[in-house]
Amino acid sequence: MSKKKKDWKIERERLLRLDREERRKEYRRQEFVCLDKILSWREENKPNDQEEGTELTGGGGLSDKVSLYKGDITVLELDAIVNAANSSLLGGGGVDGCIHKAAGSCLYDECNSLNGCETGKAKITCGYDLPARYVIHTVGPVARGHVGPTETNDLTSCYQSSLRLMKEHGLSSVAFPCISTGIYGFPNEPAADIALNTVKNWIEENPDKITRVIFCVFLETDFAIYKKKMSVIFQDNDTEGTEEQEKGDDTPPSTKSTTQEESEDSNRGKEETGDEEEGDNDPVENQDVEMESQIQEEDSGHEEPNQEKDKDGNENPDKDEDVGIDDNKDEDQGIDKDNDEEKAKEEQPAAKTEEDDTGMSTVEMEDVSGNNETGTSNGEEIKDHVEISEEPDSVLTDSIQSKDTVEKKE
Ligand SMILES: NC(=O)c1ccc[n+]([C@H]2O[C@H](COP(=O)([O-])OP(=O)(O)OC[C@H]3O[C@@H](n4cnc5c(N)ncnc54)[C@H](O)[C@@H]3O)[C@@H](O)[C@H]2O)c1
Repeated sequence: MSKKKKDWKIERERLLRLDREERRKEYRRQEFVCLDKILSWREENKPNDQEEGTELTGGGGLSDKVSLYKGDITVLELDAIVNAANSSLLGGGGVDGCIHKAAGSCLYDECNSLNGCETGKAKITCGYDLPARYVIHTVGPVARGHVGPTETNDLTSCYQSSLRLMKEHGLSSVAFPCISTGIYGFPNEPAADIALNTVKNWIEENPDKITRVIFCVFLETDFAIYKKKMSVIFQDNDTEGTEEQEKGDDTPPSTKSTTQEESEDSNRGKEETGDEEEGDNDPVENQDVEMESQIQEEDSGHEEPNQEKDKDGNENPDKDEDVGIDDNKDEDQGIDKDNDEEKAKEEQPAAKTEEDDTGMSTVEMEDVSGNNETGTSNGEEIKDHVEISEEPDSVLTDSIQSKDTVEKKE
């Protein structure tokens, strides 16, 4: 029997009033990763001889305020996660599809009330069934392998607009996916340079406004790129990157959990949404780079994220059936979602969308570092050492940090 569809306004107001423990009962998926389980960059790179478990008195420097996390952004329990959306804001594939799928149908309904979003700008909504309290939707440039001043400015603006919304809403922990590097075809390296330098500049100007910015990569290629660049850009004097890191050593860092205090949720009860940020387009640097953009497999056609599946036992059975995102609804929105994607698809075979065993559709991007036989989109076996209940587990995460960072609600 179908359950009554919830009114997003009422649901948003209710959810944003809950404290963390109460919210945890509402997460659609049973697994989540809380902030204190995600090591800061400094913690990842502290000298090996430092004793295990010693209190890490992070100097409050840059490298205490950023993290590199490899896995599914929808499991991160943060103040906000950023969605690489399209201008309709009505969902689609890739990380956008995953976020809408995990958040539930109220996210679509609230997005539908926002009248789209321009490239380089950002809008904020409630996170609904996600562990993240909010979702910041930003629209990256459709680069199609070419990076000129416009693409650079627009991508820079995505990060700036998102961070400005964080500040305006008093949020202090956020995760960014690799915006525009999937179907929109922004080359991975220049995109990483823009992401890292824009975030660094912003933290330097707003040191007391942020606890953690997490770069959430999904592909092996991006993990290697970010790790190499972060060891240079976020190098603290007292924790010089080791030689291997400078050479781009890709062995995952230690898996110690942090002793960092879990970030206080300073936003209880806040409920503004729908703010649109003006990008202030001061580019990190204008590059005119023609680079091989990320290789993408033939698009098997955009598939709507699938309905929640009770059988996998992985979803909260009390949650409403997810009303799949109906692309047709966009037509009467008259918003150029299709144009965005058409443009992107003309030049770049869009990613193949595959459904994994959670029924979540993840965008399968050709990972240049090797074939992906495992069905996970980052090409690695799911090695889940998490203590979990007897339900079938389908954790998608493959953190570069501890495998046991994924918690399971009892
Ligand atoms: N790929 C498709 O088939 C498809 C189709 C329609 C729309 N879209 C989406 O793509 C457009 C935006 O392009 P884009 O390149 O900015 O985004 P994208 O195509 O989602 O790729 C951005 C990055 O996110 C990564 N990613 C994918 N899933 C996750 C996840 N669960 N957690 C963390 N990272 C993840 C992905 O590997 C890539 O590095 C939007 O229209 C959006 O709706 C994708």
